[in-house]
Amino acid sequence: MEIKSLPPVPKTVTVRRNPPRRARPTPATVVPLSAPPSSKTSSAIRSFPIEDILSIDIPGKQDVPESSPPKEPSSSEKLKVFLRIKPIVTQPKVGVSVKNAAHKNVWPQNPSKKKDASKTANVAGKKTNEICLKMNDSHSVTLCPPQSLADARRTKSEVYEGFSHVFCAESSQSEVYEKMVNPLVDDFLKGKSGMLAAMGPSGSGKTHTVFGSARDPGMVPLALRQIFSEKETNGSKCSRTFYLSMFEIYSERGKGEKIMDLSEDGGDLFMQQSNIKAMTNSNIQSSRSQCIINIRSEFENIDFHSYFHTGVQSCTALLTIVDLAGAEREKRTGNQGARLLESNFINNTSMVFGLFVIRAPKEPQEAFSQALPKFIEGKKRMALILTAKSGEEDYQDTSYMLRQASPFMNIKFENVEEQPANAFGNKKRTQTLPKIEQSKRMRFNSNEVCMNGELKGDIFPQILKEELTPEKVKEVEQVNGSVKRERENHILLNFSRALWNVLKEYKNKLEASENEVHSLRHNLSIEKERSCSLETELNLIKSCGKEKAANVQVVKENEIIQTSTNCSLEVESCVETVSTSLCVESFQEQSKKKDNLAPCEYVVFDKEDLKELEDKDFSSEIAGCDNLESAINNDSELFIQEDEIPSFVKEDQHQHKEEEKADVSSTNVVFDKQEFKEVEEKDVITELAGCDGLPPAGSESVLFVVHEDEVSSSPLKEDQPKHEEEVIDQKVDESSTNIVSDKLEIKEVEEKEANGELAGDGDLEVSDVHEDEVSSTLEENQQKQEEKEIDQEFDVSSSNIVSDKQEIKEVEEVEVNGELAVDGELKVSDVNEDEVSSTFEENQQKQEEKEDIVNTKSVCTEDVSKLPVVSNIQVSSAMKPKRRLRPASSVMLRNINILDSIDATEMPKHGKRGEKDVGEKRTQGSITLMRLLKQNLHH
Ligand SMILES: Nc1ncnc2c1ncn2[C@@H]1O[C@H](COP(=O)(O)OP(=O)(O)OP(=O)(O)O)[C@@H](O)[C@H]1O
Repeated sequence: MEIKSLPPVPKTVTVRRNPPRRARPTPATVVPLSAPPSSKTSSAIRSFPIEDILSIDIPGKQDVPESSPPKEPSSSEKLKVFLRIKPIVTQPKVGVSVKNAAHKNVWPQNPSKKKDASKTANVAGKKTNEICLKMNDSHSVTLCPPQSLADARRTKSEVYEGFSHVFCAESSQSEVYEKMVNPLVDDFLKGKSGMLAAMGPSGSGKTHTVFGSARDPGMVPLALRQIFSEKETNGSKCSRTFYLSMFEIYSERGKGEKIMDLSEDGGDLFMQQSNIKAMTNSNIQSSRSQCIINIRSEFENIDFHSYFHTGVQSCTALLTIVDLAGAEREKRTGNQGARLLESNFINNTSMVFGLFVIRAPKEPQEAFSQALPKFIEGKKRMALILTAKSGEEDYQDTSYMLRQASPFMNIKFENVEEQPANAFGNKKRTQTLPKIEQSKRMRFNSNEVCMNGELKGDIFPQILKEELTPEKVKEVEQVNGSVKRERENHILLNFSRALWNVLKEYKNKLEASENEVHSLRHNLSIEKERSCSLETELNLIKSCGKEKAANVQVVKENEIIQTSTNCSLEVESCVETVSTSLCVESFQEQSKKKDNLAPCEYVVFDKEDLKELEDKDFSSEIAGCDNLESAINNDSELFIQEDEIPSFVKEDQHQHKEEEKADVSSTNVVFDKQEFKEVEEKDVITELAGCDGLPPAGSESVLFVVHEDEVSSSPLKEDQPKHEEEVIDQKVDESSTNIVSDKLEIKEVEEKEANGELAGDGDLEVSDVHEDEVSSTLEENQQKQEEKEIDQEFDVSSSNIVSDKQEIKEVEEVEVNGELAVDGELKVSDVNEDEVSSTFEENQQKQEEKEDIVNTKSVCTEDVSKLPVVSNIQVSSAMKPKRRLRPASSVMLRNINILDSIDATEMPKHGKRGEKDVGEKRTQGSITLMRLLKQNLHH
């Protein structure tokens, strides 16, 4: 096997060709650093992604023709990341190194200098106090911050692991080659492409690793040596051709990257004598460019016609070695002006390289994408060598580099191109490649061709250039046309795909809107149904409300009706209820406004009622009343139409009314002036402080009203039972008095006596009561009658009393009750028979007292006779305080007569309130009085 025209290695000159000067933004300004736009449906529909259309990579599956053979099973392979730690060296002084550096070339470096540097490495290492990067094992390192930094920023040590291999500072070039590059070269010789890229801070040893020196050759010389030695030892007769190309991409005064073809025979290339090497504070020999070396192998018997038809160099293997410009920190390098721009370029390019590894190439990185198409597409094996400095002062650079590169260790190549071990006798790779990959390759190649031959000397095989005939050129043009069409198809396909995605987003949004409309309609129909049912219910309630309203009207008209005491109370109670619960007037006004609608009740709920409603969870049933909640909160009255009231509320109202009735008849206590005085004496003014009805001291008011709950804790309550008894007795007294005082009745009595109706009482002397003696006036009659009674009582001898002990007791009790009614504390049992005096003085005194009492009674009777009569007064402790209060005008007063002639023990017990009880009591009282009168008359 012969080696074809291997170009001589340039020694001290750099060959540079004028690249087309077209304005191009720097990578930093065009590379989107953010995450690629997601195709997921978002809430907001994004704008049309025209940029994405032009850059979206089309999945290969859809582009594979149906007739294509099945795709070869792909194998995934991790990106191999190696780490090489540079020996610690003492940095030479800048002034001296600038002078020396002016005479240094880019590549190869001065072996003697390298050697010196190597020699001094270990020595220098001893001088350094601290080492920031320590090797744990062959796959991990620990980055330790310098003590000063650890103290200041509390920076902790970091462990980086997962490296394919970590080369220590003492590792040799051959050791690195064996572990890292040898496998790639082996694959390359078997027809598999591969790439090695060196990354690291400036001065960390990238160039040393990639190129090395003559005495300590790096990866490229060692790879070439192996390749050519392989060729020599290979017994195969197959002819191979190897092509070596070298690109250097650098930034010229910050205008953008340029591509240099370093080949010797590059037609219109001109020689540039200047050294593109630069010098920074970090590295006196810093190579300020990205350098790419391609080694391509081809087999001699390849059918070049098929090559043109496919447009793919799949029959070749490509080994690429990249020496990236060193990333560096501007602060450390001290770069300014053009150097700073250059530094930015380098850093950005290194970063872009990292992005290339992760993502598909973008248009702005055309230089890289053209130079490293397969690797960028993730189709080729790739290894990354990180070079690091381990000195204390290199901590920041090393840390930055490790952090930037550590994610690369997780990268997997899903579709690693499997090149047949032997191209001969196997199916050509080009036939099995996906069409899209072919098109990309075609694009890449066509670009090369379209550059007016500028790059053809490098890209196309030498044999192709020699055999390039007009037919071939025509064929190439056809290929170009097809490539162009392919590209257009590609763009159209992406466009339609993006359009499809946008339409899909709109469709999703439309569906969501339709669902929302549907649910709204559904809710609307439900509400309509509910409204109909409520309307029906409302009509029903209205019809019922008319009847109730009529009843209310009757109640209002009956305010003046007082046919009987009980009836009066009932009416009063009703009026009271109406005044608090029914607003008849407002209703009438409103009903007039509402076109003379049928009258209905307006029910006022106080807060208690509203709370009850709330407790019973009836808010839904009176949902029509929007003011309910606000009324509750504001503690205000709420007017609800009667037809809005649920039935249970009506029941409550009915019960409420009943309570009101009972309340009216039982809770009001009337005190006369005398009792008020007693109250004053008992010094309970303070206890009655809350009673608004209490007249001020010295007031002429005779009567006032104290509510039962206002006297509940006062001494008045103790008097309450007595009052009740007195009231009842008063009723009896009244009836009995009427019997006596009424002239007509007296006559009737006399007549009855005369007719012998009282024959049973043989002792009764009718002549004792003559018609003449009956006063024409009620007062006189009554007074006379009473005086007569008293006289009769005093005329009774003690023997008579003794003869009938029971009657004596009755009389005594009557006496005591009459005399000591005011005191009220004296009990009947306290009065002995002996105490009933039989002497005249005592009787006289009693007589005087009786007269006083009778006079007082008459006065009281006069005062209260004009007032309405209360039939019953009873205290009920179960009444609600709020509803017991009644206006004084609605309370009927009654004279409380001092009972002086009726035995209290004869009185009926207090039964329930009502007409029946009153009637019974009255009857009983009358009977008792009659019996006593008979007895007195008899005596
Ligand atoms: N492993 C090593 N053993 C001995 N010397 C080394 C080693 N690595 C680097 N050096 C020396 O360190 C100096 C800087 O190395 P080199 O130029 O390769 O760094 P670099 O990473 O390429 O810098 P830049 O990115 O700025 O070009 C050189 O003189 C080189 O000989």
